[in-house]
Amino acid sequence: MTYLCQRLLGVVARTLKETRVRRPCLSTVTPVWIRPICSCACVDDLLFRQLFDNFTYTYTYLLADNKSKEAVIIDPVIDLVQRDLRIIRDFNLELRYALNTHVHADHVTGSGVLKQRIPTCQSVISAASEAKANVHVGDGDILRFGAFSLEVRATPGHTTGCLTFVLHGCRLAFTGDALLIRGCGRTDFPQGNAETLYRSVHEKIFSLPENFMLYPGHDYTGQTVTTVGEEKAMNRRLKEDLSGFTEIMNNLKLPMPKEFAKTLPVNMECGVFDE
Ligand SMILES: N[C@@H](CCC(=O)N[C@@H](CSS)C(=O)NCC(=O)O)C(=O)O
Ligand SMILES: [Fe+2]
Repeated sequence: MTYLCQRLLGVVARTLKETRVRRPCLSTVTPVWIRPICSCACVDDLLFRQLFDNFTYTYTYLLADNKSKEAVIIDPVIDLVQRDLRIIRDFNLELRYALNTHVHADHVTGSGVLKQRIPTCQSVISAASEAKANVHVGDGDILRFGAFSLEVRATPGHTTGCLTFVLHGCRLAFTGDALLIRGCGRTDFPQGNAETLYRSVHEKIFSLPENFMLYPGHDYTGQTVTTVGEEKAMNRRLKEDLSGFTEIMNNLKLPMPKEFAKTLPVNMECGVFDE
């Protein structure tokens, strides 16, 4: 009898233990890969700077190959070109491309002025945007700087020509306004489309491995970076199904960017009217 009781207690204890282990903890979220950017050789050679515009909450990214000194800049802001030029000069970089994730509606791109100031620099935007630039790219294209390659992914929905740039070896992606941290670009501009954006994010960004670091075009809440896993688990808009997402996006009721009417036409001309 004692033996049977002990066996029974053992089974109950084991079951409780297993239940405790298996039961999901409410405060647990999908684990975030916190090791620094990458374990491949390239990380030592990558110079990476995240720069911020306090006025429009825009992130600009400078990426360079430390060995060859070739560099690209993503989403430069015209008012901060002097800052960017100083950093480029300080590191003795050769700027190859000034990339635009899209035709911005809230600030003027610095890519037109940068290419005027730096002869090696070519401005880049998507062909789908129909905006002026030296180089027009589309889904699947590759942009090289030194030993590094950025894959171009078309992620329309916020605008028709929105792009995401992926630096595979270093597990980084630059999402522009397609995906913001715990949010996404608005879809109420003339070229916006909630369904298109939903498919873009799920097919072109959430299809990356969960440990990819995602760097957005803006942040209005003081956050700097996220991951694919984090956004899949915690992005309240994009965790919804398509109809839930569309419902949210159609009811954001955001005020139009202050400079909307002025910025769009000049950004269609690469940020400078007198090219
Ligand atoms: N209040 C700002 C404009 C904020 C805004 O509309 N941001 C855009 C990205 S810049 S085109 C956006 O898509 N926001 C989405 C969101 O959920 O915030 C201003 O006055 O400039
Ligand atoms: Fe935008």
